[in-house]
Amino acid sequence: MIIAIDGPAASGKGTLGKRLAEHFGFAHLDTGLLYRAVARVLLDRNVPLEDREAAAEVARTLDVSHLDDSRLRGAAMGEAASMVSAYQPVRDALLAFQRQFGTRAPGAVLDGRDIGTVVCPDAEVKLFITAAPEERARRRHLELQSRGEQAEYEAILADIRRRDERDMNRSTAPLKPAEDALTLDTTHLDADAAFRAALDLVERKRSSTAGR
Ligand SMILES: Nc1ncnc2c1ncn2[C@@H]1O[C@H](COP(=O)(O)OP(=O)(O)OP(=O)(O)O)[C@@H](O)[C@H]1O
Ligand SMILES: Nc1ccn([C@@H]2O[C@H](COP(=O)(O)O)[C@@H](O)[C@H]2O)c(=O)n1
Repeated sequence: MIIAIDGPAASGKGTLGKRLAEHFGFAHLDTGLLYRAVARVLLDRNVPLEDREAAAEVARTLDVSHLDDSRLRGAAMGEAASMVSAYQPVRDALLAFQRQFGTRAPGAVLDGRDIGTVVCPDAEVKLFITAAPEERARRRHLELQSRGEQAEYEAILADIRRRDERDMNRSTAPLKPAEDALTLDTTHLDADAAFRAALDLVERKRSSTAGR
């Protein structure tokens, strides 16, 4: 059983993915971390993010055992990840790992931008999580403040808009809901309410397809 979660930056995909995975006892993969890790290696080696060949080689040889590295967090790495994720060979190189993850028993939750459309097109449940950019920026601002990081609301909002724009308009695996995705707008839902709404969608979808 696979639950695919897609949506724009800071929409709450990861939070929901983690909670749904805990609820069902499934494995969870935040696939954005893979692209962040590729960007991190390039920056560590002082290789320009525009170097597509180098990015692809890093993706092909990526060590996925350090995705919990706190240096992968933050707006700058999100922006860098968004740049390298637009390269088709980078995406190709990361595909097998994600698909393999999706075979984990008893199930897996993957969140990202192209899970329902490209990585796991046959996922039993596909959610597309959205929220207004201003609300997403507000949440991210709070998150950064709680971690004691300097952050300007307007800069965060601009980053979110820029990243959404790039992710939605790239030629390879653009961010968009799969045709059979269930969309959940969490603009006016707190984290608990969003979880209950998402769980309800998952349960309904599972019962409507049970026995097929
Ligand atoms: N419904 C909600 N109401 C309020 N805050 C929320 C809600 N959902 C998530 N958050 C908070 O918003 C921030 C962004 O959430 P999260 O990291 O889950 O988003 P994301 O879509 O996975 O982000 P990214 O695209 O950067 O990976 C976090 O601080 C999280 O705790
Ligand atoms: N399946 C995915 C996941 C992520 N990306 C790109 O990585 C950037 C960072 O992702 P976060 O979820 O950690 O914010 C994101 O802006 C995308 O460009 C992707 O392309 N596909």
